[in-house]
Amino acid sequence: EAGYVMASSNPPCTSQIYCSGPLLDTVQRARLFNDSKTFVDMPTRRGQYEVLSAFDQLGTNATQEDVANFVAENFDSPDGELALVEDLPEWQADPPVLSQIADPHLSIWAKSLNFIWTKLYRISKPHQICNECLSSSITVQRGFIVPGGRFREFYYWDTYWIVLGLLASDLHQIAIDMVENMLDVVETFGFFPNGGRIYYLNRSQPPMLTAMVREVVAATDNVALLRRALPILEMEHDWWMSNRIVAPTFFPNGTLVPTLNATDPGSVDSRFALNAFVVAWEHPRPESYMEDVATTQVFANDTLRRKQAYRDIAAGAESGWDFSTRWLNTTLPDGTHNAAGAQLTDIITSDILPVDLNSILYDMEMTMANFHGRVGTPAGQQYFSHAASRRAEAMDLFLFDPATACWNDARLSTGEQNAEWYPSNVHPMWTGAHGTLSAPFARNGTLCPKLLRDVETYHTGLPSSEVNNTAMQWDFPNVWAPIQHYAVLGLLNNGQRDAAVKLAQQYIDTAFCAWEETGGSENTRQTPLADLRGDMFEKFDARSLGRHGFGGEYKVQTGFGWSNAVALDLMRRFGDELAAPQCTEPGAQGATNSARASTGHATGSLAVATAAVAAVFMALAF
Ligand SMILES: OC[C@H]1O[C@H](O[C@H]2O[C@H](CO)[C@@H](O)[C@H](O)[C@H]2O)[C@H](O)[C@@H](O)[C@@H]1O
Repeated sequence: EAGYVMASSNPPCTSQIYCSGPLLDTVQRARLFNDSKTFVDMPTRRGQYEVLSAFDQLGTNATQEDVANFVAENFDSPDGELALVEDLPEWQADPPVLSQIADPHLSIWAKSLNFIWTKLYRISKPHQICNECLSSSITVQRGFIVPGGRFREFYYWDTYWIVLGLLASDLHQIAIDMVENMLDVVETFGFFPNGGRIYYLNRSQPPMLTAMVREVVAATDNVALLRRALPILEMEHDWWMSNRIVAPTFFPNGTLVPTLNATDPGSVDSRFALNAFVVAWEHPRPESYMEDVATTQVFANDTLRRKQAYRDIAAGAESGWDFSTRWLNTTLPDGTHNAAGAQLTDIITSDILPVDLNSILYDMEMTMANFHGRVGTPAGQQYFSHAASRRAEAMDLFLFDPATACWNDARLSTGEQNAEWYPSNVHPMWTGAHGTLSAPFARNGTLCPKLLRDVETYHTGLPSSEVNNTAMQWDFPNVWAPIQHYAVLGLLNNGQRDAAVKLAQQYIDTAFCAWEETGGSENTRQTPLADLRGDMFEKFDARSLGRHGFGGEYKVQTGFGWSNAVALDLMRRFGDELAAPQCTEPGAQGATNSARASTGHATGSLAVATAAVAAVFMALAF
């Protein structure tokens, strides 16, 4: 890829080391590290121009060993600029939430999850080796929680769930600090990037900052924070409305969407405008450089297609669902669909109108209307409340399917809705984004029945899709904590409390058993905190109790910010109803709500669990 000539791309940053250019290209192509992200997280050991001059001296025929020596001489290990600080403000070994958890085994587990915050807390620190040294880290003034493992920096949408987890642990100050940091970042850049690295500065992630402010203000009554936040949140809203706004060409029935001016196909009627993940970047992602080079190899002789693939890959990363068949063109030449047969080279993210993004923006608009009401600015209140209603109507027009009583992503260019089922479709049940078409279903509690079906089918949490064997981490069988959480809240909002608690229990079952199987069971109330063991995974497997997920561009990570947070928040909400599962006795696999005191669990081995899931799945297929 002689692709470091920028042309129409919007580079994440101007760094010739971390964002684009021959140095990055040469080092990443030398494949010195298993994970492309390692190099771009390494601070320099010298000033920028010394590093660039040393690189120039390598010449054009440098061997892999030459490049390795260059990196060793000029770069420090990743993490060099982030300090791990174990004495967190307000942290207590036994936060009040523990006493809200009826089951003693769950309570010990919650104590151990609360301890994990001390391992994930970071502060930015000045360069250690020289004043002119550089790093890709975005510096913030206050402490923050990272997801863990290779994710050494803060992440945008992860932080929403992390904030809920911190509030569950009574770590109010860190939750406030993280929100204040994020407001600073939006003030500086005009939007919030994917994560805390300069190489993420040309894309965002699902915009949850307004919801974070709402949760933190509700828990702390910090009205000053709300007042500070409001104009900054408006800045972020403007960014989404000017940089990520799209207008579908067709309605789902194939009729043309009218434009404002019939003779100008580009004149968008704002009634039909919605948002999509779209990134102007026609080069490999710096942190997944060789993965992207490999993906686009098939387009070696098709520059336009290759550039579009890079854009759609970056847009897929912006969605937070990187990657999934949600973002692929699954249409076969004969017009039929085959999601399982599609590959990452079929990526078309910018042609997809996503349910979750629009539902989150609806929530942002409703929340900002509410904030304006609180601070006494009725014009703002009216503006955002109108924006939210308009969006809900447009979502109904393009994304709601009365036949299945649920929303689906749709293709912008054809209007066609995605026939595959993804739990992201239930997002409006959580945020309440109903227009006139969907409202009757909401009133009679029959929205998105496939969600209930999945709660009955899978016993260890909802998988991200039904599409198997894609090796993409946001497809079957991976179970992600944020999906479980918003589905639980969506069920609650839709009057389905029993199913909500059941799903919460399923997530607790699998996360608890994973922890127990990785040494957590040895923890007791007497275990010194520093000796606590047991892992929390980034994702799980819908086919097997306590098994971690897999696939994607990197090894499964532990830590893990949002997984801890969702467990803690669910225990806070349903602490007297949840029970610790039986993980090790035969019969525990796949069992739902398999409390230790109870007997007669449903299934045994992984094979049995998998077969059972597959059978129910076939029987219930809509
Ligand atoms: O390096 C590959 C990708 O890694 C991140 O995505 C995944 O981890 C994030 C942190 O937990 C999470 O927010 C995201 O949903 C995951 O898919 C990163 O966000 C991507 O931009 C990056 O390309």
